[in-house]
Amino acid sequence: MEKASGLLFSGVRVDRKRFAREIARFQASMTTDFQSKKEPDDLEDLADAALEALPEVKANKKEKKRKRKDKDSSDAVEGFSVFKSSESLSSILESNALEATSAEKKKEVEKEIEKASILRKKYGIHVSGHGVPPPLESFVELSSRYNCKPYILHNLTELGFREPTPIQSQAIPVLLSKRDCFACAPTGSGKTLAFLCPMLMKIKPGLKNGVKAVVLCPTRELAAQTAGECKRLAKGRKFYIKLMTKELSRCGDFEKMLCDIIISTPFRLDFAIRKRKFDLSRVKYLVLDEADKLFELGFVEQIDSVVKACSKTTVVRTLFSATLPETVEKLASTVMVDAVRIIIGRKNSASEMIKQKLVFAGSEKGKLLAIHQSFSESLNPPVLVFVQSKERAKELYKELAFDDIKVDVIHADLSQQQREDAVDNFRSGKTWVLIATDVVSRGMDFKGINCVINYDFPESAAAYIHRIGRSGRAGRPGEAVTFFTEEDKPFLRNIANVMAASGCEVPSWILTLPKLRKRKHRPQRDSISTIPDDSA
Ligand SMILES: Nc1ncnc2c1ncn2[C@@H]1O[C@H](COP(=O)(O)OP(=O)(O)OP(=O)(O)O)[C@@H](O)[C@H]1O
Repeated sequence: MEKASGLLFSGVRVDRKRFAREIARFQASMTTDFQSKKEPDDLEDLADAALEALPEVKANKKEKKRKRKDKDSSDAVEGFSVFKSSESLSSILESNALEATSAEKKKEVEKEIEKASILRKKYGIHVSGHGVPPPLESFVELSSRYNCKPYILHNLTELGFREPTPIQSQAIPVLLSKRDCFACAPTGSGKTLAFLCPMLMKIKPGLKNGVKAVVLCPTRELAAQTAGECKRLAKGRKFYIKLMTKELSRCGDFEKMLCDIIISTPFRLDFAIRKRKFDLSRVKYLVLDEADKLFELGFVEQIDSVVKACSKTTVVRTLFSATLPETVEKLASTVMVDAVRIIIGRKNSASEMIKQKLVFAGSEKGKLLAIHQSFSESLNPPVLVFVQSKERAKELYKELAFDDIKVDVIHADLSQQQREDAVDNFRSGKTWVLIATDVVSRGMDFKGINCVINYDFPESAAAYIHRIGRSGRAGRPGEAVTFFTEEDKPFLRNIANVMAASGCEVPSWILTLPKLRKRKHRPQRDSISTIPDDSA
């Protein structure tokens, strides 16, 4: 992470090449005035001091100040330490009360704050950061409070969304007030709409003057799904919503392309920025969906490039995920300006709609027997089966393809078309059982998955939360079964903690297992096969 924090979000971004002359001038003429303020340690310090003096940097600082000034009434949850500027409910109340010119006005403010508090309590919404706008009670308030265009309300009704979910209720007003935001809410709780809705409300469609919003997703499947959802919500308006495909990133004529919103994986967008000069300097909204995944090593440089390219000083940056580790929050908070933090329910927890079960299968052979037996006894499709690698996905597919069930497989070795077909067939019910690697473990919204089977034990608690979160979505019940072997036993405690926190029964011996330092668990496993092993 240290490497990442050095690279990412190093605050104000200035093209050092472009300003090389200015930097050199400052380096050469280190004035006494300069020295008296601070003795620079090295050339890097000198260069930074020089950069501070540049107009671009000053403008950015001014903008940050402006954002901070933009205060409102709110209540704040005690105990979160990330935001130094957090104010307590009583202090906000106090300052509002002071400003109130009459006793009536004071009463009104108090009433509003109390109402927001009651709503937050009801929905399990925890916020920190100052001046957090009150949550929405209903989608109708989008019109009464924010002048939302009727087409969005119409589309929400068409999509069958009658009331906002808790994350939508709080995140939509926060983003509409142009505040940076960290949001952590359970899987399947409607985070996608929570960032798409304010984006569409704030962007004017089809103005032909460049990209206005960027959504980054860790996989192309999720990017495609999000683009689809965005188009459904924007129906009736001439928004140019583009999915960054391989072809577009390599051959797109970005100067001529009409695009209001671009949805992409970091790799494709970074490629388009670096190789094809894709201009993101007018972007107003930058969303990092599944943010903790995006901050994992491998993506960091690409994210950095996108963040730099979205260079407008007023850009609103938001992070969404069902799991947001502190390391990610800390890293991101170095660039977020006066951000609001929203947590729904308990942070980093599984959806309470999922019945979770651990099954001891002894060995790899035991797992294969257990899945055969489970399917022959009761198969309640659609079922999603997770394994730890593409090799193992292929092996399990070979074993199950001969049974009398409609089974398919998805992993990174397949072509884009094959991956799309696998998703479509599973969605349409042509496939009953989909064997998958973690390529579809995050964000994918397969309607009505009855059961998730972790054939291979997940590599971390976060991976577990996302995998099982493919079921139990949008208030529907789901089931998750996790096989474990002797080899997985030392890692059981992490998963068991998640299970216990969401109200599932866990054998007490698991909870007393020693805590492990090593976070990721990807053991070398015996291959999946019913053919007897010669060496045995
Ligand atoms: N207000 C609403 N009322 C009813 N259903 C909704 C509402 N908002 C979203 N949904 C539906 O809930 C499901 C889950 O939404 P979404 O995919 O946005 O969840 P998520 O929180 O992003 O999950 P994940 O963490 O897995 O990415 C989708 O099928 C979506 O259409």
